Amino acid sequence: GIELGMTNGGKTTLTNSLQKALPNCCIIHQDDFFKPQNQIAIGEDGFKQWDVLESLDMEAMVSTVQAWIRDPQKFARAHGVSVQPDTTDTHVLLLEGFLLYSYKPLVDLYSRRYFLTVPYEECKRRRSNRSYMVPDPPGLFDGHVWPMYQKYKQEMEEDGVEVVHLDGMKSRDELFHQVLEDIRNTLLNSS
Ligand SMILES: Nc1ncnc2c1ncn2[C@@H]1O[C@H](COP(=O)(O)OP(=O)(O)O)[C@@H](O)[C@H]1O
Ligand SMILES: NC(=O)c1ccc[n+]([C@@H]2O[C@H](COP(=O)(O)O)[C@@H](O)[C@H]2O)c1
Ligand SMILES: [Mg+2]
Repeated sequence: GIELGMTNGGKTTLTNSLQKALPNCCIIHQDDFFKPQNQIAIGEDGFKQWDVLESLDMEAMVSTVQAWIRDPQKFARAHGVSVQPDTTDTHVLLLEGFLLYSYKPLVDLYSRRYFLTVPYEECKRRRSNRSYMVPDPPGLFDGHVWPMYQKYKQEMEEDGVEVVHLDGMKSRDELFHQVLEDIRNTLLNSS
């Protein structure tokens, strides 16, 4: 199991390209576990509090991870990942999300943890070009998204969660080759 970092760092882009290059590789996206909009708390700042753990159904995410651990082959087939007959012993799970390392039940399951970051200006620029299912209201980035990111990053550091830092300003291609190489080495060392 693996993965990774901040909003708009390039997590989804990177994991999608890694999946194509790794054997029997499944991805679980944390974004798929957001609670419905009517269950998202509204803060004193007036913003819907999307960027906190309470807005995600993390129990459901853990159950999904456990289903993969129990039977990776079955999980892969159920999720449309074709299982290659000659490599059935190697299975890779990528976990991809912006709040993964703050949730204790998940942290220790990873064999490798990456943290993809870009500077504030770049993050804000990329975010402004995104269209989320629920669009960002004006001021959300500076009022909620960035402060929550800083808070969780600080907690992660205080908890001593060890991560491999990745520079999200590198090209897509460079990141892809760097992490692919690192995962392949991790797989070799664990087999
Ligand atoms: N290495 C990169 N360099 C420049 N832009 C990137 C890079 N990786 C992703 N992007 C762009 O940044 C935006 C956010 O990427 P995405 O993978 O969705 O990030 P995340 O899932 O971390 O929020 C997208 O528009 C994507 O095309
Ligand atoms: N997928 C959704 O239902 C939804 C809704 C509102 C905000 N978001 C945003 O998604 C972000 C996380 O996704 P990325 O890491 O891909 O940017 C969070 O910063 C959150 O504000 C997602
Ligand atoms: Mg994403």
